[in-house]
Amino acid sequence: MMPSENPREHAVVIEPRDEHNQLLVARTHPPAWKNPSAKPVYNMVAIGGGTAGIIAALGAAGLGAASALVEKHLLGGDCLNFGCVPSKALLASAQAAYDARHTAHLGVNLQGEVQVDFAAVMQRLRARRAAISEHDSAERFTKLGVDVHLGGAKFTSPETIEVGGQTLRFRRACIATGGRAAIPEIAGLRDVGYLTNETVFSLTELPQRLLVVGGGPIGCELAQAFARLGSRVTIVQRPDRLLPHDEPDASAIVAQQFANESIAVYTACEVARTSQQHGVIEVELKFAGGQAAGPQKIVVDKILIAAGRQPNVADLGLEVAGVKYTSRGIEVNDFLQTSNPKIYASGDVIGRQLFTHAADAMSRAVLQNAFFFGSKRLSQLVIPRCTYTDPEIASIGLTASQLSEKNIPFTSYREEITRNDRAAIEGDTQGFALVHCAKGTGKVLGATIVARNAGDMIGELSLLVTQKLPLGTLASVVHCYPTQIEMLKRLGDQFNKTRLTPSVAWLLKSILRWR
Ligand SMILES: Cc1cc2nc3c(=O)[nH]c(=O)nc-3n(C[C@H](O)[C@H](O)[C@H](O)COP(=O)(O)OP(=O)(O)OC[C@H]3O[C@@H](n4cnc5c(N)ncnc54)[C@H](O)[C@@H]3O)c2cc1C
Ligand SMILES: NC(=O)c1ccc[n+]([C@@H]2O[C@H](COP(=O)([O-])OP(=O)(O)OC[C@H]3O[C@@H](n4cnc5c(N)ncnc54)[C@H](O)[C@@H]3O)[C@@H](O)[C@H]2O)c1
Repeated sequence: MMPSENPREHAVVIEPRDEHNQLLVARTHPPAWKNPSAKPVYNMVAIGGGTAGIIAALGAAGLGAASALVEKHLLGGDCLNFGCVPSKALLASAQAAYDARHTAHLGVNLQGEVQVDFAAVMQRLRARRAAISEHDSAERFTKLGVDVHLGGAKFTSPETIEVGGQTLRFRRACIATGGRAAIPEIAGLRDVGYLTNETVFSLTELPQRLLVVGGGPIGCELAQAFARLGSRVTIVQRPDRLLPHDEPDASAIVAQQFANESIAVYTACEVARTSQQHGVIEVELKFAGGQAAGPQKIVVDKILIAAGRQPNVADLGLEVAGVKYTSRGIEVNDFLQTSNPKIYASGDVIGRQLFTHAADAMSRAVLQNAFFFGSKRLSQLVIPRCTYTDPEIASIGLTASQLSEKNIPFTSYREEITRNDRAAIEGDTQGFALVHCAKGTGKVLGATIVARNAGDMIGELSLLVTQKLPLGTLASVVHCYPTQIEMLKRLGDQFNKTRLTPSVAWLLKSILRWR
């Protein structure tokens, strides 16, 4: 079949249509793009141009294989366009606004109120995103040997895909179509309208009152950012605490910080219905057990839905390809193979660890398993996590309650941030580092760090877990003074002290008597 003759049939528009968004689209979905003629057969076709698909396609091309990448919207996927990159750009401005308001404890007094120019904040976000988009451009991938096909992909058989009027035959394929915001059933929601991660970064005016539905990572990061930029923010969270997958002490610190920043948080709560009243949105709240632990009604200007994700599995022809899936995502075995052994799946679409670095790691495993008789197992990937609230919560492995549920015996080691010199110098008072080790050993089963730069610090524990090194190893690593990461060295010391059994102590004493 011929390549798509009408290059503009899949033109994409991102609002506002300024120079930055035009550059973004020009790189990640060029309006005049003409798909290449399909090769007779591809060694790898990656469906979805987010992190998972990019790594699969680029990795295959790097090995000299015939490789294609299919994307229906913007190359770069959620991370570049509607996720990590714009959210962290927003967080950077929000942090600056917060820091500027909190200088007095450092003896620095700024005159007057801190002014946030929201339009400028969003323009900066768009400019940063457009600058980074160079890495994810159709042009770059083509230069690196990948055939970039823009358009929606659909399986037409267990070994063919149709895109832009062409058939791509493959020996191996990787489904990497990601996910999107799950929209809860709330009466009146569609009528009053709502934002998701796909539209919130297109705002040009600050919502004066913002309701965030969902208190997971997306809800917490964006709620704090908007509050710091000047919105009055309310979070409605169905579970009884924010960030329920994290250690309770970690989410309690974030909840306390949110309270300090006047963010209203209603837990064990849902939105019953919404309606438009005189140009504003009236929101009726429903508390678990019918007990009103907050107001029955609130009034807001915008609603942001951050209530979880759902995988993009519709309209892919998965049945024709023999690929099984559920509402949670595409089913894969431990080698990331679907029920069609020629087809792998990676990233958010499998519904496991919804992180960019996880998508990257999964696709590297796919490459190894698809081309090198590999045996890289999904269950063996060590994936750290970080929620970029202030303070950040970073973690790895299992929490205390997850270990208890699995009946795994463990010992915990904990270091408070208040004992850390750097934190004391800078005035950081909320945080800790907590490590759970298999009982009687230094094997790290899980860890959580709450600190300003916890996301950077967790890397050291990731290294321990990946290399199967005991916690005590950290005691022998010299860390710079004063740094917050010294908390981890102290945890190593704590662990080593537990090895000082009475008989070892007696032996030491005896040696010292003669030295
Ligand atoms: C607001 C927000 C903030 C986030 N922040 C972070 C963070 O700080 N750190 C982090 O690690 N993770 C973060 N994430 C998660 C991260 O964005 C995702 O885990 C990551 O993007 C997953 O990559 P992926 O390739 O699996 O999917 P995606 O990035 O979603 O890419 C899938 C692509 O497939 C395309 N597609 C879908 N169907 C088809 C089809 N039929 N044909 C062709 N193409 C198709 C889509 O258009 C999309 O471009 C954040 C997410 C959100 C929403
Ligand atoms: N820093 C990061 O790495 C980062 C940042 C953002 C997102 N992400 C990824 O994206 C994923 C999705 O994030 P998320 O925050 O949307 O999802 P989530 O599932 O982690 O959190 C959503 C929360 O909303 C609650 N909820 C669901 N329906 C509700 C309703 N009707 N009313 C009130 N509360 C409701 C859920 O119980 C849950 O606690 C995360 O799990 C994470 O993997 C990562």
